[in-house]
Amino acid sequence: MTHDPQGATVTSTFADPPGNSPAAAAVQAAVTAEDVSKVYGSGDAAVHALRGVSTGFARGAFTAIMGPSGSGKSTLMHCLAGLDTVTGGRIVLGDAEITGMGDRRLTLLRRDRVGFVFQAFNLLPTLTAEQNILLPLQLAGRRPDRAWFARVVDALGLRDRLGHRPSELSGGQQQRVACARAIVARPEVIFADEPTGNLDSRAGAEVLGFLRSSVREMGQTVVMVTHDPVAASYADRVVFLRDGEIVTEIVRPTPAAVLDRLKSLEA
Ligand SMILES: Nc1ncnc2c1ncn2[C@@H]1O[C@H](COP(=O)(O)OP(=O)(O)OP(=O)(O)O)[C@@H](O)[C@H]1O
Repeated sequence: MTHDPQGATVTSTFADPPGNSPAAAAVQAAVTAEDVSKVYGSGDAAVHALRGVSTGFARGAFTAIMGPSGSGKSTLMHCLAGLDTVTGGRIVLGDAEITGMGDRRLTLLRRDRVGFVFQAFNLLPTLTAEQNILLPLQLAGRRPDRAWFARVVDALGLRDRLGHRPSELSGGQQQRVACARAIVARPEVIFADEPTGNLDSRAGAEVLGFLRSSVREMGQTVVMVTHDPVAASYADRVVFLRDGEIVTEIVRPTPAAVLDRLKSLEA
């Protein structure tokens, strides 16, 4: 892949790019945040984790969320994925406004339309790799598409590991199982929270390469929180948070451009 060494900077939000109507942008976005705020606690103890975040995450694109520690990355991802509630504003996932949904509908939406990859893998220890991968479909009472399952397993190099339990797999293999589990139901969005945080650079590169190819070759949408400029450089676009606001973004990021931008935010 070739990179512009500086990356390309865009200052407008993706939800409303120049020349596109908001309606057209909304159609292209897999998930959209509109003026989202999140306050933890109240009174003197109130923490404003998000302050009016508006952005869209394009369908079929790989977007990374970066920013200094405490800038609101995890909070934003949790709100986008319906894992946490917002204090103000709206989140729209596909055609559904998730803000204001009750717990039961949110649980179903997460099960049916969202895939997750966490830093800690979160596999069930008593199940084999194959059983872990198929668990979300099983819980949803859906029949696996065997051709799709085979394609995902082969893309992740897991064919000869399907009968192994997590304790019999390396960290990289476990995270690849978690990636397969996230994509097997063809969710509208995969949310990845520091997916390479527990991996060495080679295993991390395999996971990131898969996430990128899931976007390029399988049409997936991926939103990833990361601290790592190299991980972020696999994305099509990086949005940067500071103090709960999106302050800048880079399209076609390089590790050097991401690092420079992070340094300027932390200065
Ligand atoms: N459950 C909570 N209760 C109170 N404050 C919280 C809670 N969760 C997060 N915060 C605060 O909200 C702010 C944003 O936190 P968040 O975890 O989203 O940041 P982050 O950018 O993901 O940080 P890091 O890179 O360190 O993981 C921080 O000031 C944090 O202390």
